[in-house]
Amino acid sequence: MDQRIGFIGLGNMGNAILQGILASNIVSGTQMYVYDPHPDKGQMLNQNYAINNLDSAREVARESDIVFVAVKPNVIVDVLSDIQKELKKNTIVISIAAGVTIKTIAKCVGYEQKIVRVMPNTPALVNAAMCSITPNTEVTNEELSVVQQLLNCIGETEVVSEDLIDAVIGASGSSPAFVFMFIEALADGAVKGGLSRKQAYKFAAQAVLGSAKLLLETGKHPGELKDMVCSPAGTTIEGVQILEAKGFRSAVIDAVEATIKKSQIMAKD
Ligand SMILES: NC(=O)C1=CN([C@@H]2O[C@H](COP(=O)(O)OP(=O)(O)OC[C@H]3O[C@@H](n4cnc5c(N)ncnc54)[C@H](O)[C@@H]3O)[C@@H](O)[C@H]2O)C=CC1
Ligand SMILES: O=C(O)[C@@H]1CCC=N1
Repeated sequence: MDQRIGFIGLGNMGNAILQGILASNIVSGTQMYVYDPHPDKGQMLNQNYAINNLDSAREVARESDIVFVAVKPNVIVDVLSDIQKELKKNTIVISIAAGVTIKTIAKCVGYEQKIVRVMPNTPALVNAAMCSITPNTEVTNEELSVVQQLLNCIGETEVVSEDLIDAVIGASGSSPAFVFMFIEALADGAVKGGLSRKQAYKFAAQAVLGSAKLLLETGKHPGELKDMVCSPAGTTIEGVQILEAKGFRSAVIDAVEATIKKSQIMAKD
């Protein structure tokens, strides 16, 4: 790939996406242009990969063919307005901000600019992200597949329409937090039963990883896979009954729904 790739913001997500792309070798460090006001972030990457660590977001925008804007939702409007004059006609602007619509982005960078909204998640840090991709009408199919190729470096991708991004945030953007709470709770229970804390995290996390892999690789219904674990008069069905009695599934659905609602509210601001 010969495009020059920019990153504005090198926090959790910007850093994870950039490192995943670099590790895949589809672009070299010299094709990367980055800026973060926190000086250590770019410098560290520069030492390891010889990327171009620039002094401002504007400079990154000027140099890039594709620019990831990976800053918090409350600063993205200012950043986009600041870089607008530096963008070329064909520069693709990628935003990963939750609750910031293509319309809001276009208001800052211009309605004819190529814009892609992406919703990743933190498993990007270990190349196991799930990213949704939503292009505006200015982006060609060829450009979309370039963006998809870049994001496939950090995990899986699906193209979705913009009205579904709030649901994606519930299902995969925010849900790692819920999954970590579940793992922590599984481990707490196991510690109560005598396992060491360290072993409890390993057993619990591997059970979650393996269950997700089993679902994805067999394509079986989660209910069928649950039934495979529940022996008649066995141990598992006892726990299943407690989770049902305590409203486990309903609590998870409510949590996802609350996440979706918040994302919708943010998009209206
Ligand atoms: N953390 C998560 O699980 C996910 C986050 N997102 C989205 O990703 C975006 C970034 O989130 P995180 O990486 O978690 O945040 P973060 O706080 O780790 O990173 C933000 C980075 O932006 C930098 N920054 C601040 N002002 C800047 C400016 N004017 N120009 C350039 N850089 C600037 C900060 O120094 C920081 O390194 C947010 O919009 C969030 O909605 C999306 C999906 C998942
Ligand atoms: O909580 C947040 O705002 C971000 C968006 C998706 C995950 N974390």
